[in-house]
Amino acid sequence: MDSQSFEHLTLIEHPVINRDLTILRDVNTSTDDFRSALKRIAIILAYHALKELPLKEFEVETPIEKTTGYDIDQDIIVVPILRAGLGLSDALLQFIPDAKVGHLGMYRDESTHEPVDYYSNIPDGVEDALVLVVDPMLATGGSADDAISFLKKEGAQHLRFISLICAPEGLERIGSKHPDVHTITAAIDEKLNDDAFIVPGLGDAGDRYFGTT
Ligand SMILES: O=P(O)(O)OC[C@H]1O[C@H](OP(=O)(O)OP(=O)(O)O)[C@H](O)[C@@H]1O
Ligand SMILES: O=c1cc[nH]c(=O)[nH]1
Ligand SMILES: [Mg+2]
Repeated sequence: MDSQSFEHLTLIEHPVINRDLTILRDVNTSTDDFRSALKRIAIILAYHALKELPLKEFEVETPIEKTTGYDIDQDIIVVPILRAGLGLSDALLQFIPDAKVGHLGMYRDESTHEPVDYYSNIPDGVEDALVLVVDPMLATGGSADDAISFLKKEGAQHLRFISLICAPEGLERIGSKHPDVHTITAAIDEKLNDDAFIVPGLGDAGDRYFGTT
């Protein structure tokens, strides 16, 4: 198992993902186990999201001789959509410790299901950086669409969206409104229910990650 690539989408497949998604979906999983499982999947998603980064060469001296060394030749800005996005962003920072981090705070209105923005703090340099927008849940796609549109208005030109579970409705929305933004995900679920929750999904990712209700 590895991954399947479609036009705007990469679906990552890995036995650890299957096992950990089951832990995340299980309504009886504790907050502690939920966090651990999400962190493990986040590492696999981060590995794939960073696979094609450009490198620059330089000379490095080992204790034996000079040889060619490499550094990542791309500024990176990680943008978690608060709150649940914070469950994915640390994994990216473990691989790219010098990445800048922007924050976008938004919650879905319970009756309209539309995102409500409450915070934004985006670092300088968004125009040239690879901007990795992270949020575990893509349901209607309203939050991701808002976040991506906002970042484009700020000047972002190279964006990727990293998610844990996507609904077909959200993928359709992001694929048609932002065809330049590639999505990396661990699961494509069946549909949305009448409350715009992903089915089968895992419930409210933010609440389960932070132990709120
Ligand atoms: O695709 P959408 O229909 O917009 O739904 C997805 C959004 O809903 C969740 O956030 P939520 O509003 O629950 O906020 P939280 O992370 O603070 O719990 C999730 O983390 C996404 O941001
Ligand atoms: O299923 C869903 C939909 C939106 N937000 C979540 O956290 N879960
Ligand atoms: Mg939530």
